[in-house]
Amino acid sequence: MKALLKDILYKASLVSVKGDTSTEITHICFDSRAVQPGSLFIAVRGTQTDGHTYIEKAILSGASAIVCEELPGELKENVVYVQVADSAEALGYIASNYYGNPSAKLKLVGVTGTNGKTTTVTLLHKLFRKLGYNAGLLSTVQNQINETIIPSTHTTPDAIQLNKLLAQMLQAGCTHVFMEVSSHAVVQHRVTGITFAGALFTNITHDHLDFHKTFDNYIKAKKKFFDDLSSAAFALVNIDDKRGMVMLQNTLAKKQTFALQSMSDFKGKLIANTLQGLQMEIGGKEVWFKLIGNFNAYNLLGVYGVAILLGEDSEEVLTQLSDLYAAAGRFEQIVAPNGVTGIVDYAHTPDALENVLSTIDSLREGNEQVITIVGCGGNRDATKRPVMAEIACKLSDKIILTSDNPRDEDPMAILDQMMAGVKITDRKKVQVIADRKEAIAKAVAMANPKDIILVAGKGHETYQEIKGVKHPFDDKQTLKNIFTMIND
Ligand SMILES: CC(=O)N[C@H]1[C@@H](OP(=O)(O)OP(=O)(O)OC[C@H]2O[C@@H](n3ccc(=O)[nH]c3=O)[C@H](O)[C@@H]2O)O[C@H](CO)[C@@H](O)[C@@H]1O[C@H](C)C(=O)N[C@@H](C)C(=O)N[C@H](CCC(=O)O)C(=O)O
Ligand SMILES: Nc1ncnc2c1ncn2[C@@H]1O[C@H](COP(=O)(O)OP(=O)(O)OP(=O)(O)O)[C@@H](O)[C@H]1O
Ligand SMILES: N[C@H](CCC[C@H](N)C(=O)O)C(=O)O
Ligand SMILES: [Mg+2]
Repeated sequence: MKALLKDILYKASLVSVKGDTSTEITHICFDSRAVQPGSLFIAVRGTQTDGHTYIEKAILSGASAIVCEELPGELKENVVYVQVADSAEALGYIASNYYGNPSAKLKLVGVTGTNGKTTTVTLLHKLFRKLGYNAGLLSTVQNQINETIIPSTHTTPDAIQLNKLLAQMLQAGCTHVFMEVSSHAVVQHRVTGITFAGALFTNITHDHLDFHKTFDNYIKAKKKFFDDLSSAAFALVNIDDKRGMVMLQNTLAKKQTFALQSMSDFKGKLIANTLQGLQMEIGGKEVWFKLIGNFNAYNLLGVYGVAILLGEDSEEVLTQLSDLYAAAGRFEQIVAPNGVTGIVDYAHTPDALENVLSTIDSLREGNEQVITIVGCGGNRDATKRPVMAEIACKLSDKIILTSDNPRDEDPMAILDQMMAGVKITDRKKVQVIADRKEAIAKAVAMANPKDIILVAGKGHETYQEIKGVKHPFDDKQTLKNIFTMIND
């Protein structure tokens, strides 16, 4: 793709320019290792290193223009240098401009919040496909252009990937796109320059304090997403979460609310919650849905609100929505030949774990035991480790603490930090088995017919990341394999 440098700089806040911005650009990137002859290289300061240190390498690889916050000491001839106030922000605008601002030509809805983003966007995508639209999806589990699956590496892609995917969606005739907007994405300007038709806030609870440092910063990151919306957009928030109204404080967008417990524009009322699904009063009707757990009543209500705000017919929406299943790895149930139920769920935050375990507890029929297998990811928020172990103990009869994705950390050190949250009186019901497969096998061996085993934290993931290597690992498959070895 070709573009003139001056055209793609639109909206970036320029400090100085050295060279001719009529230069033609044939490629844009922010990783020096991806530079090609004719590239524009944007030098971004990261968490591990600083893109500015790779400017010379980018030029050696053929970059014809550089966007940076600080000009190098020595400037090369035939290279155009554009100094900007914030490279990551400039990258957002440049990426949008380079791909022809696809977001402005789509009905793009962004979903943010600690939990429920994947569930919400996946339901929205399935719903709009059923309503007959060409639609795109950008999620933690996968990206999709109609039914074509494109693997995803992040919850929210970087600005270049994001605009490239949106442009492909537009080309494929998509009219609607549903995407997750992570707090990292907001802070790192991955969505700067993107035009949203609407935004939805699910909730905010403890997570990612490694990155944001304080809960207040984490709230501010989510709020910025709403502050940046235009007056043509809608902002739909869950006001049963006390931060819901905070999101609306400074937005220009049309303010809309949903809730199960408070007065709101979209009000739902949970009537029944079973292992087969939930019943809710919604849009003036009593409807059964196939999703399980109180928290999914919020997700369904949010989806319903978005669909109505996008102009869809209430009855048609509820009919189609009642037929949909959850996203992969979210409360997926597998029953063993001896009647033990296994549940695989992506709960990797204290709030999610508490919600899932409370749901399981409320669905218990007799004195079945709940056996929880849980770990915490390495290179991620360490403060949630003892809290998650404490919650697992509070709401389970037996607990096996194991590894999630240890990444670069020592699995035993993570487990020690989790153990710090286990009360002395709970110690006897906790075992530590670092090997996840062994942990699952042990839980199955301990379970009696009708007991429930929750395997939490990795949901849809098909790998276990250990020291930079992703080893194949699938909780659901592992559980199934072990179940088939049981004689009933
Ligand atoms: C903490 C974080 O968000 N990191 C993301 C960030 O990387 P970074 O800031 O560490 O980058 P860096 O390695 O310091 O490099 C700085 C710059 O130098 C450049 N560079 C580097 C080396 C080189 O040889 N040449 C070169 O040009 C890099 O391309 C980069 O532009 O920017 C990278 C490019 O976009 C991302 O891939 C990377 O995601 C990492 C892999 C990651 O794990 N991110 C997670 C935490 C994340 O983003 N998660 C959220 C979801 C969270 C949730 O809600 O659950 C997500 O949206 O996925
Ligand atoms: N609305 C909700 N409120 C609280 N917990 C929820 C909600 N929806 C889902 N959960 C729990 O959180 C887990 C993750 O759900 P989901 O994948 O939809 O969230 P997410 O926001 O996309 O997460 P991530 O930030 O990792 O992308 C689920 O497996 C479930 O345990
Ligand atoms: N989007 C989240 C996913 C966490 C999933 C969990 N299995 C882990 O690896 O910690 C993150 O990157 O923090
Ligand atoms: Mg997600």
